[in-house]
Parts: sequence; C-alpha cells; structure tokens
Amino acid sequence: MEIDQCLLESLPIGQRQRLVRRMRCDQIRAYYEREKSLQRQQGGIRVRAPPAHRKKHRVRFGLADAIQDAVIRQDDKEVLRLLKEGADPNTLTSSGGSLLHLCARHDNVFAAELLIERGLNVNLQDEDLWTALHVACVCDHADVLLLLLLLTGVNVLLQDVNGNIALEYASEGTETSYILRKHLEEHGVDVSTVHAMKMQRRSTMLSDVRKLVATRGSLNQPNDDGVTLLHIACASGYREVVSVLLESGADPHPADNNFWTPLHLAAKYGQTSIVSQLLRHRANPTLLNCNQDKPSDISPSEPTADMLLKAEESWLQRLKDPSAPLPSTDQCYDGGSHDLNTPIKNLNPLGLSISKRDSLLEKCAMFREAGGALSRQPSQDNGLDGHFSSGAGKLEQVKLMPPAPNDDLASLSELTDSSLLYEMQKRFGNDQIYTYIGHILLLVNPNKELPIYSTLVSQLYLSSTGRLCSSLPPHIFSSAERAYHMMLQERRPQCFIVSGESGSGKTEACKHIVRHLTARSSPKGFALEPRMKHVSLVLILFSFFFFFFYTSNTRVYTHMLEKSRLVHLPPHQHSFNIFYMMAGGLSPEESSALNLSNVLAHRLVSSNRGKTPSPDPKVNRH
Ligand SMILES: Nc1ncnc2c1ncn2[C@@H]1O[C@H](COP(=O)(O)OP(=O)(O)OP(=O)(O)O)[C@@H](O)[C@H]1O
Repeated sequence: MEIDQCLLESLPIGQRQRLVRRMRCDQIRAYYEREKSLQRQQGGIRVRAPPAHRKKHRVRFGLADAIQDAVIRQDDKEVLRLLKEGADPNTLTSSGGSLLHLCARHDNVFAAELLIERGLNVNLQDEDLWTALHVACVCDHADVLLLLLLLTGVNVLLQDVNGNIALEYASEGTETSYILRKHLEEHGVDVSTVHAMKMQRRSTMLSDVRKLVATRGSLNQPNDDGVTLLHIACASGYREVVSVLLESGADPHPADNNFWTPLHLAAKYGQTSIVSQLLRHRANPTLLNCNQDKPSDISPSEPTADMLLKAEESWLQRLKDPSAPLPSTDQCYDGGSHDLNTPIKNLNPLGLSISKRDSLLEKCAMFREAGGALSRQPSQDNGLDGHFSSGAGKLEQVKLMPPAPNDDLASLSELTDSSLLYEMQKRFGNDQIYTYIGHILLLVNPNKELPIYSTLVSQLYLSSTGRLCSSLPPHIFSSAERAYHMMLQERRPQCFIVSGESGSGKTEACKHIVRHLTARSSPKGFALEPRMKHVSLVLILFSFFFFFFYTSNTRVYTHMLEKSRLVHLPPHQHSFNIFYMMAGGLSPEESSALNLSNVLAHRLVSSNRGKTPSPDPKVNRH
C-alpha cells in the first residue's frame, strides 16, 4: 500500500492505527497467497475450495451495536454511514449511557459533533448519573470537553450518584480541570459554591430524615425499584444520614428489586466508613445481588474489600456457631479514613482505589534499574506460577524490556511495508515478541521460554484503570488487564479474538490470558482458578475428540462442541467423551440402575464405524 509519508504527520493517532492495521492485514494476505502458490508449485497440500453449494454464513450485528463499535474504533465514515442508514443517535449503551458517553470515553470528537447535530440529549445521565462531561473529565479528553461546553447547552453542575459534578473528576493540573474551572468562573460559579451546593443536598436529606424519625414515619419504605432511604444515603456517602437511619432502627440489609443491599452500594462506591457503620449494625455481608456478587466482590478499594472479607468469615462462623464471639468492631471495621469520595481531588480515573495507583510508581522505579532486568522473590499469594516460572523458593527471574518508541507500530514516523516488517524483525531479535497497533497486540512466537510470564510480571500489569501502561512494554497480560476493566466498566462480557496460523502461539496466548485473569481475581477472594479448572473439565467431558491428519506426520486435534451429535453421529466420528468415560467408569450396579449396561452398544455411541475410543480422552489424543 502506497502512503504519502508527508501526509502521515498530520494524521491523528486513531487514523494511523487503522492504517497500520490495514497494512498489516495486506502483508499477511500477501504472505498466504505466496504460501499457497508455493504449495501448488511443489504439488503439496492443496487448499480446498469450499463446496459451491455451501452457503456463506454472515454474522450480522444490529445498527445499535454497529454504531457503538464504530464510535469506539473511531471509524468516522462508518458512524456517518450508519446514521444515514437509520442508526438511532439516541442508542443507549449497556450502562445506560448515550453514544456521547462513548465519544467522551474514546475521545471521538467527530462522532460527538455528528450526534450533537442530530439533537442528542447532551445532559443524559447513565445509571450512575454520569453525564458525558463526567466521562470527558475522568479521561481528561479536553477536545470533547471543549465541544460540549462550546456547542451545547451542557449542564456543568449535574451531580452523579455520589453527588459529584464533572469538575470533581478532573485531576488537578490537567487541561480539562483548567478549562472547566475557567468556564465555571466565567459563569460566576466558584468551587465554594459547588461545595455549598453539595452540602445542601446532604443537609436537606439529613433534616428530612430527622423529621421522618421524629414523626415515626416508615424508614424502610421502598420506592417502585425497591430502593430505600438507606440505599440512597449509602450510595451518596451521607454518613450522618446513614447514622441517623441505623440508630433509629432502619433495616440494615434491605434488598432492592435487583437484590442490591445498602452494603453493596457503599462497597461499590468506595464508602469505607459507611461499610464499617453497616457492618457494626450487623448488615449481612454474604448476600448476593442480581449479578451473584457479594459486596466484597465489587469493592474497588482494597481496605474495604478486606474488611468485607473478614466480616463474611465471622458471619459464616456465627451461622455455624451462634455463640462465637463477635469480632471487636473497632478493630475489624475501622475504615474511616479511606472513603473514595472524601479526598475528591485525589480520585484516580474511574473512581478506583488510590492505593493501586502507587503500584504505577513502583513499576517506573523498577525500570530505572539497569537494563530493565531484575530479580525478585516470588510472590507467596497463590500457586499460579506456571511452567515458565522458576518455582517457589528460588529467585524469580523477570526480564522485561523497557518501553520503547516502537512499541506501537502506529507511532512510527515512517509507515511503509518494509518499515513495519523491519521493526517487527528488530523487536523479535531483542526478544520483544509483543508489539501494539493501538489496542491490537501482535505476537511473534519466540519458540523458546522467555522469563516474562511469572506471577510478578502478571502483578506488574495490574492497573487501576485498564489503560495501556506507558511504563511497561506491550504484553499479553496488558491485553487481559484491559479486557478485565472493559468488562467492569461496560458491564458486558468481553471476548478475545486470537488469530494466526497453526503453531503461531494462539493456545499459549490464551493460557497466558487465563493465568492473568485468574491471578487477578485471587486477591479479592473469589479465586477464579478452581472455576476455570471446572470449566475445562466440563468442556472436555461434553465435547468430542476429533483429529485429522494434516500432513503425513502432523496430527491436528481439537475438542468440538456440537449439539447435533446428540441425535446424529457422522460416520467415522466419535460421540461425546462423557459416554466413553461412563463406559469405563460406571460400576455394574450404577450401569444397570441407569439402564446403561452396555453404553457402547447405544445407537449414538456405536454408530461410528471407526475405532471405539478409549474411555480416557487423553489416550485418544496420542
Ligand atoms: N509465548 C510463547 N513463548 C514461548 N513459546 C511459545 C509461546 N507461544 C507458543 N510457543 C511455542 O509454540 C508452540 C505452538 O504454540 P501453540 O500451541 O500456542 O500454537 P497454536 O497457534 O495454538 O497452534 P494450533 O493452531 O496448531 O493449535 C508451543 O507448544 C510452544 O512451544
């Protein structure tokens, strides 16, 4: 692909990334074409054309999904096309936000302008009552902020569920903080007015609740959503209101229609002292909300999560033995100084715990050490050290290259086919096997063990926001970390698309992703690792084992899940592994009780004309 190198300078980063992705795709396509023609010349394996009668299956996404995706990818042309095709500019995201929230999050000024022109409500609040302005401030996206201030009648004083206006999420010294302060000043609003406004809301609720208590009104009366006064006070961080309600006998654990208790809300919004207040009043920390989360699972603050985990333990202990002594509340539930929304100026983006931010400093310090190579004691937290680590007791070798300007191919000053290939080859020579193109991660299989997958490295990539960390080199753990945060922020499942030719390292990459995610889940006390093991066991049982010969000595095997196999078994193929395992594992009594005296004689298991596999699926692999 020919690119005018002079034009490159003027391209914004989003467009550069798209360009590089296209160039890389073209290179891979050219590589495959060349391979195919070589194989044909050598009379080797022919790539079979798909049968003419087979229908091409196309996956179609709805306009609502497609436009969200286009906004995130900064694909301006596509956004325009989808809007013309009838995509609704008022499409809501899974967290109740608008497309403008997405623009603010992904710094997409062009799409924001298009949407505003089409009359999108700029003051729409998502389910946490955040406006697009809140999002632009958190992400420090000054261009979107300016657009919102200049072009629209955006209300800069709208409060979110914590009672915070957008300014309170703009970190001190950033461009967004400066612009918004100036804007407020010009409109006669100073920060003390804002503070007074917030205090007013808090004090109005406090006096209302006191009146209600004095008139013996119902403190537990829920609204249509099942939300009580305690839910509101806990989410907003109104400590005095929470105290009055609890002291006056309000139920400490009412659940709303989605099974959220006040403890869930206080935990989610980092209100540590309120969490401790609720626990002192015997709020149940083991209740699950509609997402099957306990309060400790959703707390972004480590001190709060720890406090909740301790409370869960003692709660369960007391269920078994009601005479067990209660923990000393002052010792166990002392979290008064950790509230996330108290030192508002110190809030890090997306309201996550401040303590996590410090780990970033640690990371920078580590890379200051010569060559970026270091030795540390392995962490004792869990047994997640995989086969690449040196094992417990020994020093854990970690060798990460320091971050380099060519970590992201989209940032190269020259973008040509040869410059891309040259950089990747150079990086590969330095054992820099990972390279970014924006958020896409390229991997070149090193075919040798590199000391870059230990628990310590996994911990280095833990981040409080999920953004790519500029002080660390590209890594699969970084992609896993980003997916984890996207899942929390967008509240929808994430998926990895791992593609490459056979042997390129897809399976290993997936294993590293799972390792990082399981390691990440452990500190919060809901370790994923045992669950992952169960999932793979179920997968093995309810899949059937399938292999075919690729060349005379390469066997390709895979586990396939295919429901149609329950009623029809293709010739020469096997049924689900579970049947063969049952045949080998059931005792005669169990078999006869299940009317399966001879499982292998069953029509659905015996109809294959191939060799009957062993009851042990592992044996079938070899
Ligand atoms: N990150 C890595 N570090 C070291 N070695 C690796 C890495 N990734 C892959 N390998 C090596 O390459 C081999 C093949 O990798 P893997 O099985 O992941 O390929 P694949 O893309 O899943 O192949 P297939 O598509 O045939 O299943 C591995 O057995 C391992 O030896």
